[in-house]
Amino acid sequence: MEHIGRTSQPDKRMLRREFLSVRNRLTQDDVDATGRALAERALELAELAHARTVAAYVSVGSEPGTSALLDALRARGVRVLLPALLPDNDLDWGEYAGPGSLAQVQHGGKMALFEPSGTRLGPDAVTAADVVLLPGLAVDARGMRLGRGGGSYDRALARLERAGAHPRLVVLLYDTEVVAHVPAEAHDKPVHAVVTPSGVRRFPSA
Ligand SMILES: Nc1nc2c(c(=O)[nH]1)N(C=O)[C@@H](CNc1ccc(C(=O)N[C@@H](CCC(=O)O)C(=O)O)cc1)CN2
Ligand SMILES: Nc1ncnc2c1ncn2[C@@H]1O[C@H](COP(=O)(O)OP(=O)(O)OP(=O)(O)O)[C@@H](O)[C@H]1O
Repeated sequence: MEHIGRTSQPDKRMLRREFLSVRNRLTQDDVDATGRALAERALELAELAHARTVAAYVSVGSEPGTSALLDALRARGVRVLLPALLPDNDLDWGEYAGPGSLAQVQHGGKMALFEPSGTRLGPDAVTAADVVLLPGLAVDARGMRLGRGGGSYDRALARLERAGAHPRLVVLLYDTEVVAHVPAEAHDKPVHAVVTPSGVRRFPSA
């Protein structure tokens, strides 16, 4: 398995670089406008309308903005869980209690993240989520997601499966990041839907 993972890694790495270079050309205005449109579209999702607990994340840099969405969910009374990166790239979780409850954390050479500063609930807390909103760099027609390369969400998704939890999996992207095909490995799991500024697209697994 390790061997299979290694051989397809160069494809993924090159693709990640390409998608990131497109994102890096966006202005702060682009990112903010995307975030507002994304929040509007996501809030139309039936899955989110019924969710009591949503696992999300705080966007950084040129990622499509999530702060409008986080605040709208919280205003609806949804319990929003946010990830905190552990040293082995696994994810711990904490509750979102508003913009003031976030702490900026620099994890070594990785990107700086905003993480919940309150009580840590443990990696299994994600199994309580009705919907998981995932970051990514691209998604294909099967719903296979190209992630950041840390394997953090691969681990969280494996944990959900082990627990017999079946939340809806929704990736948040720019329109240009919905593509025909991304390379997938045995451990990759398809998502049910993608939300972009122009709308929601559902995948065969949905
Ligand atoms: N805003 C946000 N929060 C998030 C993620 C994310 O993608 N975006 N994560 C998503 O999993 C988790 C954190 N996991 C991370 C894993 C790796 C790197 C990172 O910096 N990776 C290197 C490249 C690694 C490689 O290619 O080997 C990099 O991006 O430069 C950052 C976060 C949870 N929180
Ligand atoms: N369930 C798992 N447990 C431990 N390691 C895993 C698991 N799934 C994947 N990995 C490892 O994580 C690394 C990154 O995998 P991959 O390139 O698919 O990341 P990604 O899907 O882009 O990232 P992310 O899941 O953070 O969005 C690989 O080395 C892979 O072997």
